Amino acid sequence: MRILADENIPALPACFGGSGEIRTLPGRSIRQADLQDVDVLLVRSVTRVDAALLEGTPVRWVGTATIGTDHLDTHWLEQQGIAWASAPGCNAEAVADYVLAVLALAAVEQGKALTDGAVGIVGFGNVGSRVHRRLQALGIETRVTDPPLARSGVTGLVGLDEVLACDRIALHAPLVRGGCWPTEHLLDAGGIQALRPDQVLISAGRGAVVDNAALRERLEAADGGPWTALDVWEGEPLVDPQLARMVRIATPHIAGYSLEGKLRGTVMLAQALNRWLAVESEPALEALVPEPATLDALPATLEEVLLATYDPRRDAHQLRATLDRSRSSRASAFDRLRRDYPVRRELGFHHLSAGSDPVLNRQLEAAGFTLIY
Ligand SMILES: NC(=O)C1=CN([C@@H]2O[C@H](COP(=O)(O)OP(=O)(O)OC[C@H]3O[C@@H](n4cnc5c(N)ncnc54)[C@H](O)[C@@H]3O)[C@@H](O)[C@H]2O)C=CC1
Ligand SMILES: O=C(O)C(=O)[C@H](O)COP(=O)(O)O
Repeated sequence: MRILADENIPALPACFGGSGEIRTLPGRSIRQADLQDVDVLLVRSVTRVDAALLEGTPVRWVGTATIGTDHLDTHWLEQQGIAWASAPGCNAEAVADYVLAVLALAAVEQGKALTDGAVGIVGFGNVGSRVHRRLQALGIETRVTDPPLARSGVTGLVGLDEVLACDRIALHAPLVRGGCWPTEHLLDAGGIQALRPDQVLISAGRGAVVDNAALRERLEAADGGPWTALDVWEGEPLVDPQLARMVRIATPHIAGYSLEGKLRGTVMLAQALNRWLAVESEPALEALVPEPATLDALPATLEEVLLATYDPRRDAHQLRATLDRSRSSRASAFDRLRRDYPVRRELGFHHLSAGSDPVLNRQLEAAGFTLIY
């Protein structure tokens, strides 16, 4: 079998070496002409997979090593009888880690504790439910909106307005254009104008869920608008440099970029392809993941431990350093920061020696760390 894969998918030989011959290309440059002798296409979020790419090619199976599927024309794939798979939840823990780190930073900068104030969550899927679980375990009040789940009978959910009134808001909805519950500009000009300067806004779903122009206008107001962290942007890889300068944390779509999240994505695709081929071999994450990470010394507070593990200011600093460049140079820098992203371990793959403070120990476990007693 002939496999073409995005060069940013890790562990390809380990997971797909037994299935066939693997060739790689940068995801954004995969073209129809590259697929003339390809049976299996493996992509990430930056390759649009539709009729324009696949028509007239022998591709019969498409896998995306991502949670989001808005870059696949799944309707067309199904009409054509082309099988496809994604990796639901593969990097959801990483996004939850990112959210906790950003909440910790916002709390420190606002002179509060991470546990102070309610958090509103938009989207209660793999990501939103993990964020919710950890916040609940930390004793933080949460409100969640998810109209499709509410319609299917899930209880305890609230409306978007109630979520947008919370002290802190985390957006984890997929990008859905059309249908009963579209999410494009779900956070629209009206919702953005109503945000208060004491609020925190985190967007880590898809860029177009937030009206970026309206957000920029809000942040330009005299009160400075909410404390904002954007990981995803309208028009990636070309971000609005003004907006990126105005938000407190601007990161290049890396919330899900843990080592484990990326490897899990590849493993899940290999398992899906094997199922499709009716092959029994099961690649396992455990075989690919290195020893757990540790911290040399345990800082005194939950916020400090979270920021010692992952500090979003580093990623924001690197993106900010690209913003004065030309358009094309900024776009390629965005992709390069993602391609060359350093190893980031998930909190659950951090094994920390428990300290003498039982309250902190409990908080660290609630946040997702593994504690060794
Ligand atoms: N920044 C990053 O690095 C990453 C971003 N993502 C993005 O996050 C999105 C969510 O991921 P998962 O939770 O794993 O997806 P999921 O598919 O498990 O859950 C999405 C949830 O959003 C809900 N939803 C749909 N329309 C909604 C609306 N109008 N309002 C509120 N909720 C709505 C769905 O009912 C579902 O429960 C992905 O689709 C992807 O676009 C995912 C991973 C990494
Ligand atoms: O899984 C998703 O959905 C994401 O947003 C991924 O973090 C996107 O990563 P890339 O596929 O763009 O490398």
